Amino acid sequence: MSNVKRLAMQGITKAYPGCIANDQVFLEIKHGEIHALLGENGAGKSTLMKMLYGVVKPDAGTITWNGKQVTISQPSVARGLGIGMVFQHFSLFETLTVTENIALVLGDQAGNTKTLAARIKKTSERYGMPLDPDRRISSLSTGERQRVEIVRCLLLNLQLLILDEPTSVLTPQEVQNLFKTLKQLTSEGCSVLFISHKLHEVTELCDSATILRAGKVTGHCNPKQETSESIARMMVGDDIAIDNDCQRAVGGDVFARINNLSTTAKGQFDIALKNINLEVKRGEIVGIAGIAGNGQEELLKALSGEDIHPKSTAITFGNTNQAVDSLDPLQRRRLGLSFVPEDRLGRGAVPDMDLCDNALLTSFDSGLVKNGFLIKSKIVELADKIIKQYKVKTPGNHNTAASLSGGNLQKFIVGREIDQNPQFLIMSHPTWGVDIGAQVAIHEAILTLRDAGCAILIVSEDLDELYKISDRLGAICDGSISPFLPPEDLPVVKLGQWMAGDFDTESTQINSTIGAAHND
Ligand SMILES: Nc1ncnc2c1ncn2[C@@H]1O[C@H](COP(=O)(O)OP(=O)(O)OP(=O)(O)O)[C@@H](O)[C@H]1O
Repeated sequence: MSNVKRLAMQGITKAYPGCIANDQVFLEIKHGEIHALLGENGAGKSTLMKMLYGVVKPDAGTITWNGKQVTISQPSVARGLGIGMVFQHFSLFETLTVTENIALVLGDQAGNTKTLAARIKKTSERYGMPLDPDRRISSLSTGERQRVEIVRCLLLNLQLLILDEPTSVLTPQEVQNLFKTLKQLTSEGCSVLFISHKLHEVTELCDSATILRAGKVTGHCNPKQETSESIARMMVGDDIAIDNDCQRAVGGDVFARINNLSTTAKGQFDIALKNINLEVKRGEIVGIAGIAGNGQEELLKALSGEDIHPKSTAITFGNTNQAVDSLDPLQRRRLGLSFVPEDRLGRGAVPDMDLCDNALLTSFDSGLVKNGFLIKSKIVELADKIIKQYKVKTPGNHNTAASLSGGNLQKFIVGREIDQNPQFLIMSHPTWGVDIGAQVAIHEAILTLRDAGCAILIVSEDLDELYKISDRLGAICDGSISPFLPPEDLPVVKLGQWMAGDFDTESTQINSTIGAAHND
């Protein structure tokens, strides 16, 4: 690996009202290295990347690219320099093909469609990420969609690839494929900037790391000479717990029952649920694994009341087995339901509303309204309580949801829902984008709620998390649901088969030691 600097960011500063997101940041990346950018939620990682990619303008500081000072005023300038970025949320048009999507971003550089399709095919195969240029995005898995984003960057004479939390949407197999591609890229001289909260991936993959804390660089390290724990300590300091002891529970009475729930797909991209049977007991956590787009959204909508099925009695809550299919979300909340959706900006929170109003959104039944009037002091008290308890980094409760970093908003939404002391808590990706310290705090809160008798259903693509906190674990694939087993009795290979739709009936005879080994 060459020692010549590809990128040097020096004295980079960016302030927002009430906070300095980046304070005199220094970041240096060499040719052909995989460099990790690490830090707690709100440390300033995304802000720094947005400045490098020309989305946000720095207040001060310089960027030197291959030895020359540059001004990156917009993403097209970054792309012109050979800088590509894959965001956490893909920006692809579902109804267009792979080629059409890539052509839209490349603009004049795309050439004619036939030549571009041939380039896509050749490049994707060369980097072990085969893509059919004529496939519509709607028919691709999440992993394949990520390939489209990466291949789009590769077509640009790429010199630096920025990946923001790239593995949170991938299966274990896809993660390994991605790592192979990244190693191939760096062996050819391309540099990679890797943002992740999954520290075992950082120690496996990255050659160097820069650690940010509260907008400032607090250290550098060689992750291969560190452990996940030592890096976590550099990120969060000594005072915060970075692991919890998750005891399994067996649960008591059933709170939520789903009996033979089947639905029809409403739109071209929806999945029909097929004969789903599932029970969630009070005092247990049921985990559902699955690759995005396999019916998770439809199942959660059917349970939360976003989709109402007036004629059905497939879903019941509580001791009296009250059918809830025809009830709206508020009526279901009044029966004890709390819900953390996957989409935090939009469905979990209203971006332009402040944190007080966002706290009120789902909690107004908990004594915050009297005779039709809002009790402002109680709303402020609730918002401040959530901010304090879940260590949400924000200048104050008057700040909008949109101004919070991704992980901090997630903490706020999770805190708001747990605070309602629900009888049935449904969470989609509870710790998505959340740093290690906050993950532990959220898991602790979930376990406390479970031990107090709450029935909890978690849908996630993060297998580590599901193995850690579920009492029973299964998978969803193409609208059908697998059997459920305690994580210790479910080898990860078997769960992977279930995620691919290969359910069997002998699941209870699986050698439990393999499942336990996964957790070691
Ligand atoms: N547009 C904005 N307006 C106001 N404040 C902002 C804005 N964008 C970011 N911030 C603030 O800047 C700080 C850094 O945010 P940033 O998104 O860079 O953090 P991060 O390290 O990427 O966090 P995460 O791991 O949660 O994604 C946070 O305190 C955030 O609230």
